[in-house]
Amino acid sequence: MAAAAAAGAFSLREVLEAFQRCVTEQREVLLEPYLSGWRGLIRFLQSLGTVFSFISKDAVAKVSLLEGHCGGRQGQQYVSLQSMVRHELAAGPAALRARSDSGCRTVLRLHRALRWLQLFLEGLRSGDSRTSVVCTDAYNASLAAYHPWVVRKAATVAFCALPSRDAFLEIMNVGPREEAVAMLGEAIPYIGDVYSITQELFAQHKLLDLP
Ligand SMILES: CCCCCCCC/C=C\CCCCCCCC(=O)N[C@@H](COP(=O)(O)O)[C@H](O)/C=C/CCCCCCCCCCCCC
Repeated sequence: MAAAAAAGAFSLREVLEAFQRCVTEQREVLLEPYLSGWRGLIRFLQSLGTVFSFISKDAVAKVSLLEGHCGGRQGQQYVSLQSMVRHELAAGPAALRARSDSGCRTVLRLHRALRWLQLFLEGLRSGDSRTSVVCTDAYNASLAAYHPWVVRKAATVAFCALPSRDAFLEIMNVGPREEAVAMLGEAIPYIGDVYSITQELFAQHKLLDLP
């Protein structure tokens, strides 16, 4: 697993472990493992070829912005999603809504994409061999509602270039196909947990529609 990371290869186990580390006993979501999970996913996306680079560039920009907050002067306020929300809301909801570089609006974009991931992995696990269909269905049920027509069009064209389910299970670097499917079953609840906690937090503070 560490060898896979050192070689820059994707390992679903690492992504799973990162999302597993995210949730504390107090049900807070830690930003450092959250971003580490995303970095692993982006590495995977980048390995799929240039047709996906407009997506990976956007994801990289969002992760970098959040890394900047975590490593910045106010870094201690960006330890968890809960502390980030408290900190950014302290200036008032209107000030937060006016910002285009806030951690909250950026996490919200990744949070919506996490729902796509959850649905996509569920589809992959269920055995449908047509990954582009699984991906399109997951996208239409999650992110698509927030994207303009041109992005939706480009995304659905790119999905046609996705590798087969078998190739996917292999690139996951988990071992035999059955183990890869079992690991999907293990990963989905952790990702779902991070998603639910974030959804509740953002709903509670009326942040689910940050522009
Ligand atoms: C074993 C299977 C593992 C699966 C691994 C999947 C790896 C996926 C990695 C990253 C997912 C991409 C995350 C994209 C975040 C998009 C955030 C977003 O919505 N951004 C839009 C809005 O941002 P603002 O303008 O408001 O700042 C932005 O307009 C988006 C632009 C790019 C297009 C986004 C399309 C998203 C499609 C998501 C599916 C990715 C398909 C990957 C296929 C494996």
